[in-house]
Amino acid sequence: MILEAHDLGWSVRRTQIVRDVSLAVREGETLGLVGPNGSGKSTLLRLLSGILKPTTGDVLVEGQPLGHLPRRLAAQKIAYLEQQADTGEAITVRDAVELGRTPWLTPLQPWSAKDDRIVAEAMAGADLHGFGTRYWATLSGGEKQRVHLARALAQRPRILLLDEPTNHLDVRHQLSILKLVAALPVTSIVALHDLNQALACDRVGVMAGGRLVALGAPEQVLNVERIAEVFGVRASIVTDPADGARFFRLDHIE
Ligand SMILES: Nc1ncnc2c1ncn2[C@@H]1O[C@H](COP(=O)(O)OP(=O)(O)OP(=O)(O)O)[C@@H](O)[C@H]1O
Repeated sequence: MILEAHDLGWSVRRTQIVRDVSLAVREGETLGLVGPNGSGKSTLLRLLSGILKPTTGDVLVEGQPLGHLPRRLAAQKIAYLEQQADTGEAITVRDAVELGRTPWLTPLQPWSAKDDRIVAEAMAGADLHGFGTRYWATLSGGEKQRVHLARALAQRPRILLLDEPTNHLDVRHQLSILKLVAALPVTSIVALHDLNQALACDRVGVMAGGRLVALGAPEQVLNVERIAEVFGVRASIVTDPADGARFFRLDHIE
């Protein structure tokens, strides 16, 4: 297993925010994380990234405790795309994406043509042609989000942790970025609000009240009863007669 959490918990000022989360993620897998607002998805991703130190339990990366890995090595393995990352610095898009290479650079291994190529590929992956010299502060919300994704891709991690990577994106970019992430040869954990997007993941974890209340194949985990219980909405599965694709129709419970 490339990433494991054992009995993970985090509390702040005696309030338990995440409790008893255990999971194991296989190499190359895309795991969707869903749950209502405040259910602990972002906190769990921050624990898995090493930004937050668990109050209880452990995170293991390739069998090694994350807390024992030097920061640089951890940053070579894990990239984390935050939900509301911003910067006041007057940097260009290209500068921002180049930051993704930082964990790989040393005095003996300075910036090279390989880094240029990786940055160009990352920008192309996030559809940022022509944005290189634009200043970060002038970008729209969705453009900023694509720059964050490009920075994470330029990091060439083994594990990508993405917190609502599509929330500012137009429909075309939502589809293309999820397709890109699914096709990458990396392990991804993606917090999502769109249950139809979660259906396309290899497995889905459901958070509620700080706990991981279900983990498994999307159609088993996202059943009508659980959606009613966790989200308080009525779901029905609709099948597209054209190709048999299944998706959710969601409505209020009367
Ligand atoms: N540093 C903190 N201090 C106090 N409460 C916190 C802190 N961090 C998170 N919380 C609380 O913990 C709960 C879980 O937050 P978290 O951001 O992990 O939820 P989420 O599932 O990602 O929510 P959303 O879908 O709204 O993004 C929320 O009630 C939040 O207010």
